[in-house]
Amino acid sequence: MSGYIQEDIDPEELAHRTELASAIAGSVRDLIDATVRTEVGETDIAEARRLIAAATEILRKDQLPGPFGIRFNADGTKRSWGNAVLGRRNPIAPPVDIRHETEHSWLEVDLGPQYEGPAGLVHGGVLALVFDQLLGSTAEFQGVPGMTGTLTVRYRRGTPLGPIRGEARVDRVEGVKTFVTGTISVDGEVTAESEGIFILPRWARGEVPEAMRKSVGEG
Ligand SMILES: CCCCC/C=C\C/C=C\C/C=C\C/C=C\CCCC(=O)SCCNC(=O)CCNC(=O)[C@H](O)C(C)(C)COP(=O)(O)OP(=O)(O)OC[C@H]1O[C@@H](n2cnc3c(N)ncnc32)[C@H](O)[C@@H]1OP(=O)(O)O
Repeated sequence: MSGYIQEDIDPEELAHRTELASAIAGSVRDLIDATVRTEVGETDIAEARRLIAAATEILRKDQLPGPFGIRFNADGTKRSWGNAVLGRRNPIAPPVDIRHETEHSWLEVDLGPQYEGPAGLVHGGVLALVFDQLLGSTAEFQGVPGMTGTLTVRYRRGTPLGPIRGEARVDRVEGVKTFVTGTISVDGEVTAESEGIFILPRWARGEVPEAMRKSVGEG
């Protein structure tokens, strides 16, 4: 399976690289927020663009040939730094930290102005994105991972931009299909609910190592 990469990086070196990844992604997130909300004029825009182009050129000095993929390290940790929801080095990702308890998984994240849909509210597609990852990761953590086959979302009321909480649990497992349900709430009030059917694809059946089943998309 291309894109799933096995590595052996010294844990101390890995911690250092993780710090750097979070730092650069954090800076670019700040830039995104500043861009969405800027009111400066033409001269400042031109100057900012010049500086951004210079920064881009520095980052382009050494690039991966393609996407980051999912990397498993010899120490048992894994990295999906390009993931659109969790990715440590992806400024598009909020990024979300998903916590796993015995029976359920949850997350808390602050969704800023770059995730706006209706005025002042989180874009529905962004909520679906968060659900997809939260429900998929929940299935993985329970040892019954899969690709998203079907994801349904019921938007009960608008979700204001700002802090949200997501929760999910595995409802049932039927053969290769894992049914997961979840909610997103704000100040204790549910604004959206979701059900996902995660299917262990044909190519993975019977050959997914136990250790990988709980860790395909985290990190
Ligand atoms: C180291 C390797 C580890 C491999 C681990 C394996 C899986 C985990 C993979 C990824 C997880 C990774 C990371 C993150 C986790 C979550 C967040 C992100 C999730 C995503 O962002 S993921 C991208 C979007 N997602 C896709 O890109 C899927 C494209 N699609 C396909 O890859 C196939 O389409 C697939 C696999 C869905 C099915 O294909 P298939 O050939 O394996 O299925 P098959 O025909 O055998 O059906 C078996 C039973 O599922 C029923 N069934 C079939 N399709 C259904 C559907 N769509 N909805 C509801 N039920 C369905 C049948 O009716 C039958 O049901 P029954 O058994 O009752 O008859």
